[in-house]
Amino acid sequence: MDTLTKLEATIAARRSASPDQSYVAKLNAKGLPKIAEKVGEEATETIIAALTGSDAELTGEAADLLFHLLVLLSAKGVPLSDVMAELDRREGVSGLDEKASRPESPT
Ligand SMILES: N=c1c2ncn([C@@H]3O[C@H](COP(=O)(O)OP(=O)(O)OP(=O)(O)O)[C@@H](O)[C@H]3O)c2ncn1[C@@H]1O[C@H](COP(=O)(O)O)[C@@H](O)[C@H]1O
Repeated sequence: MDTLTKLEATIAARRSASPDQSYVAKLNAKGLPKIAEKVGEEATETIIAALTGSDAELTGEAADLLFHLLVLLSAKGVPLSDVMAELDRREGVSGLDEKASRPESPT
C-alpha cells in the first residue's frame, strides 16, 4: 500500500477518536469550513516555502498540504482512489486543453 493510501486509512480510523487525543478528530469536530480553511492555509505556506524557503521547508509544507487535503477528502467522503483515477484519466487524454482535462459536468 502506498503512503497516501495508508494515511487515508489512518485518517478514516482517527475521525471517530477523541478530539483530545487526535488531531484528525479535533479538526473534524470543528467542521468542514475549518478543514477547508486549513487546506488553504497549508497551500499558502507551501507557496511561500517554494518562493522563499529551503527545499526542506517546502518538503514539510507539501506534506502538511497533502495531509490536510486527505482530511478534507475524507470529510467529504471522496476516496483518494477517485482522485487517482481522475489523474489516470487525464494522463490518457491527448493534449491538455481546458475541456479535455476536466470530467463531464452534469447537465
Ligand atoms: N500527517 C499528519 C500531520 N501533519 C500535520 N499534522 C498536524 O497538523 C497541525 C498543523 O499545525 P498548525 O500549527 O497549522 O495547526 P494548529 O495550531 O495545530 O491548529 P489550528 O488551530 O491552527 O487549526 C499540527 O498539529 C500537526 O501535528 C498532522 N497530524 C497527523 N498526521 C497523521 O495523522 C495520523 C493521525 O493523527 P491523530 O489524529 O493526531 O492521531 C498521525 O499518525 C499522522 O500519520
